Amino acid sequence: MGRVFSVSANGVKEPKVQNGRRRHTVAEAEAAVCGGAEGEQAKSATAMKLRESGLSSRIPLFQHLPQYVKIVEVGARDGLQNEKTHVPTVVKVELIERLAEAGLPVVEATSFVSPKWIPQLADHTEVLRALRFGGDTRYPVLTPNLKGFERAVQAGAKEVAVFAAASESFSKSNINCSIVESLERYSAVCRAAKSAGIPVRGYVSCVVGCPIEGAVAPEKVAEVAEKLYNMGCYEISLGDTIGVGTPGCVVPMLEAVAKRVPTARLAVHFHDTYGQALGNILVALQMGINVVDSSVAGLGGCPYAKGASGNVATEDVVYMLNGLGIKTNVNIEKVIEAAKFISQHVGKRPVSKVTQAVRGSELESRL
Ligand SMILES: CC(C)(COP(=O)([O-])OP(=O)([O-])OC[C@H]1O[C@@H](n2cnc3c(N)ncnc32)[C@H](O)[C@@H]1OP(=O)([O-])[O-])[C@@H](O)C(=O)NCCC(=O)NCCSC(=O)C[C@@](C)(O)CC(=O)[O-]
Repeated sequence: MGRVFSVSANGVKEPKVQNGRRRHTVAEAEAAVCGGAEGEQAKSATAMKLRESGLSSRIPLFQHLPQYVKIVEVGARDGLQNEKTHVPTVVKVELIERLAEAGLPVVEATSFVSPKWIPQLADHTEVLRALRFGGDTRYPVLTPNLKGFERAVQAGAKEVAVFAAASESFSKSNINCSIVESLERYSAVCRAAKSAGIPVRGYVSCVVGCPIEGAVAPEKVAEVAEKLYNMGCYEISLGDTIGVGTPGCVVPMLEAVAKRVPTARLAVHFHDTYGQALGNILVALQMGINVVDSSVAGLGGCPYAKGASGNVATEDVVYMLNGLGIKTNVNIEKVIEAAKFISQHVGKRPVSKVTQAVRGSELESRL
């Protein structure tokens, strides 16, 4: 598509109206807010604009933002695990490869859980075996117990994740055991992983709210996070599993956890049920966290959390981070292509605002 922006009187680029319709690409949308530059140029122009404007010294928000954010892509696992439409193994593998090509440093590939509980991921071994390891992208997999860990290692896993909850009822419905029992299982996984030289990531679900119990106390989240950290998890991802959090409850929760686990070891994992995920990510970044989980096309939900909608969309997160001049090394155009690819296969429109905006303008341009 050709350049379709015009410059308005105040110097801001605006989409040109063609045949009565507005057309734009993401690069052009980004360029529109940073004086014409596109791509990498646009990102450094944004960072420079922030410095020159003095915003970073005047507004506390901009004082503490990281220069780089690691995005952990969870679409192929958290995104697909809840999809009713069966997704063939080749499609999963192509999705994961597209996401790796987009520059995502971590693409969670699948789960070695019971196929009776999560039928969509029953092909975990085939998916993992089809992946080409050795590039810049890591492909961790979820393991709920030693059995899952051993199967994952046999299939070639080089990194695993364990998943506990801060809510007793959710733990029961998700993995059929109490929090204490789950931590015993994960401790065994961590010991086995240590002797195999395999890094383990730890999740805590329901960090602000539980679909069964309601509000969750920050202290409980901190307690579970600390236990996972002490048993050897290198990073603790804090999950708002049902997407009910706002900065009003996310900040106290993060403060409580940060007293027990170093901030540099924390990640955030927001579902976007109430449209609060980007706001929550922004406050987390401001508090020193620089690892964010997200899911291409905003796929996702949790089969054991009724009403949980998709994870925050990767392309929406990258768009915001680009706008803040924060590096991710992720190619947003390629993420959008991956979003369109997987959305076609699950028969849904991508819920991400960015992909909808781009898709909308493409459709309009064909009319
Ligand atoms: C944990 C279990 C396995 C317990 O399941 P269970 O039924 O209590 O297990 P069990 O030990 O009684 O065994 C029952 C059967 O499962 C088998 N089994 C036992 N373990 C495995 C295994 N690893 N892989 C394959 N099979 C397994 C085992 O061999 C046995 O087979 P059978 O004798 O009946 O033929 C089950 O509850 C399960 O798989 N749960 C996973 C549920 C799940 O994946 N939920 C979604 C995760 S998303 C999440 O938690 C949130 C997160 C991380 O995304 C963050 C956020 O969004 O906030």
